[in-house]
Amino acid sequence: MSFSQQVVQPAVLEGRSMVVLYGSETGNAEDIAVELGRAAERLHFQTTVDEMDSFKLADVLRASLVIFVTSTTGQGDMPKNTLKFWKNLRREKLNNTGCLRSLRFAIFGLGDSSYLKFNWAARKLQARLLQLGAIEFFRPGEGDERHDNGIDSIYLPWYQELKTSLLTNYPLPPSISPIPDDVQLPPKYSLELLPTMDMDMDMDAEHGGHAGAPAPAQTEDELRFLAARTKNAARSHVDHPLSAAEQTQADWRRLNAHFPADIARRDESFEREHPREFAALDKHNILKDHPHKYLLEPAAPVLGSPPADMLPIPDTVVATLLSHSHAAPPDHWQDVRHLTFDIPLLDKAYDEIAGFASHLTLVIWPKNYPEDVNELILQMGWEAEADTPLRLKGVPRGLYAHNGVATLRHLLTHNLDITAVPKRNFLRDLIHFTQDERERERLGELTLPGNEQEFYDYTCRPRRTIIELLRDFTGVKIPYKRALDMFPVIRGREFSVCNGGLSLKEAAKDNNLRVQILVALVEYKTIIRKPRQGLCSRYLKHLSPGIQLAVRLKAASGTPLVPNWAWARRPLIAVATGTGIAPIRAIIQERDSYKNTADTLLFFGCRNRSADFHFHREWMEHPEVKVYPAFSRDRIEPDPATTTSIVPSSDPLTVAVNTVHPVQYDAHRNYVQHLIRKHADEVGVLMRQNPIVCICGNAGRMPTSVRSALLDALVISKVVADPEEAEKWLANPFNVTLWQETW
Ligand SMILES: Cc1cc2nc3c(=O)[nH]c(=O)nc-3n(C[C@H](O)[C@H](O)[C@H](O)COP(=O)(O)O)c2cc1C
Repeated sequence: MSFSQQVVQPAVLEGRSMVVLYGSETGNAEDIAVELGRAAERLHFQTTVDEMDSFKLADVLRASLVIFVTSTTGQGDMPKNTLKFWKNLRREKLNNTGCLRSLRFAIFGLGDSSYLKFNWAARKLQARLLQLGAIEFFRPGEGDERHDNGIDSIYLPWYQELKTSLLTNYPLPPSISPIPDDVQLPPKYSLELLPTMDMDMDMDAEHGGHAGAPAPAQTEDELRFLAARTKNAARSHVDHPLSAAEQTQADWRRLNAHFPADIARRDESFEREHPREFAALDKHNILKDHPHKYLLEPAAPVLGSPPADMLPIPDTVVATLLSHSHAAPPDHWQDVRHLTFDIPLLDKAYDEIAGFASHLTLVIWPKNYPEDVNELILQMGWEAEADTPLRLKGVPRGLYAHNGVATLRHLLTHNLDITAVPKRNFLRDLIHFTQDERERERLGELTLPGNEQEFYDYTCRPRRTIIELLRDFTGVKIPYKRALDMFPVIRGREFSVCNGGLSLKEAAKDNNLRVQILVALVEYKTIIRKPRQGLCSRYLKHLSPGIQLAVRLKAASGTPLVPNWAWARRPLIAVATGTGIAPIRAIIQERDSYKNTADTLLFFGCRNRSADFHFHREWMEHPEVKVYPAFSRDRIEPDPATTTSIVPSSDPLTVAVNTVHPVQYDAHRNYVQHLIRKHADEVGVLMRQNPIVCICGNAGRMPTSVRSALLDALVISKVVADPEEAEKWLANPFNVTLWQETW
């Protein structure tokens, strides 16, 4: 066994335990928590990594050290999977008790400095822990998505320093040293091949597939019983044992269905030269008895679209895709799709959801394409195990399988994100699975502290996927049993619902919601010649009307803009770019269902009037909505002269509407921030009426530019005297409700 294949268990040392608790909406904080957990294990801490809500306060106190990792969501809000824990922590009766005196903690926050409440979740959590007597054993860190290398710019130095500090302040006994990075830790999850087994039972669940709570895992006894029963059942079903020739034919047929690319290579001469290779494909004897009986997905084509069967994901409902259309012309730089679903809801859920109608989120779980899955199976040499049922013993959070049984192919298709951009940990772990010295060296270089730039240039910048990376490192053979440890889980992708009000209730059946989403497919070119495509984009792109998906419909995270008549009577200043118009359209439609709705000023930024001015025809149906579109790639119309002094009206709104201010365009491009300044007086009129201000769309520089334009507008329109006052004015929730959703 070579050095790198060694597996070393962390030592069990009295009083040396670490809990890493995360709060995460889309998985960034979770990834960091997992990395911190591994680092702690290498320092021989008994380590647990989990989401905050799965821990009780009392349990947290049992650990010697606790690290909190949390992102901020909504408008300075805690992520959903921390709310229970946070509520407990904020109980009034804990005040002045010093109940967390024994807690030693560190905290790392993930945020985006373009939001007004940067890293507020981590700051609030830290403040409360300190207030209750907890002691920080290491300085807090605040990652910022806006930095050049994103969160890593702050996180990586923090992580290195933390490890040094842990070793210094919590030294190991002299006989024990940290587990080096080039030695493997034991796997967290295990996959066990099941003996020949009657998969009919599981297939029923698989294909009848309807969403709901996952079935409880079976006990060892149940498993043994199941294995014995199915073995007998399997024998009894073979009415006519096949001859050797027939058997070979049957094997070929099955293999052809599952490994067409492989079969093409394995011609007769190959078989003659490598007789054992072929047998190895069936080494678990699954095919012998009754081949088709044991296929988990007998009807699923290996090439083509991902199979339609659904995972048992909690809190999902079965949505039917009603329509799928293009929302931009074919020659536009971006492929934008408009999808409409019919979603049945139970009475209670319908009422709850309808109450959040203006900012709902639809969560969709994408799947991998069979051809990619097949490529990976062949590359890793998993042909023998790929279609054999496996018992999953312990699974990563967010992985759903029927009855805790699945084949490797099924996991790779439905659960494991093999086209994700690989994380540093993935590359680091690969070192253990290649015997090629040059590959080991290269992987080592890419993951060396200080070589971050090289790592980004190889992975993030070109958006290289895991599969592509493995094509570069052909010597890598990951043992199939490590699949759950190695590959990230496919997470549900969230989309802002783009309709609201009556339009949600257009479905033919009672208690069905008609939900629409507007999706810009993530497709771009990088230095890798093949155009890049996000997993979900690729999945959604080929969905045809009629298909059913397990989806979750939920209120967008964070402080909601609770729709009611009072909300509808406050003016709305909405600023959206691209598909950021989705939640704004939902809000406008929702407001329309109230009487005497106040005015809306919509600043919408896109490239061309003729290509991506989404929903422009609809705005005419809303007389209270005034739209100022900014087309960044169309010719800028000459500005009329500044007219303030010659408007013959004393009505402030009329004066404001007729007043335009000269604009300094950047590089002759017209953006929303220019229009806000140009129409500053109109903005000012609404600003004086306690408006709701929504900023939605691309993260990048847009939110900061828009905010600074709003500050200018406050000064230009004389709502405040100077920029400093404007800052304070805009941050005061009594003046304005600020709501941002940028990504
Ligand atoms: C809808 C939304 C709202 C956000 N609100 C804030 C915020 O108020 N303050 C902040 O600092 N960051 C905010 N962020 C940035 C996230 O904290 C950041 O992207 C983080 O990396 C997400 O980590 P997660 O995947 O673990 O949730 C927001 C991001 C999104 C998508």
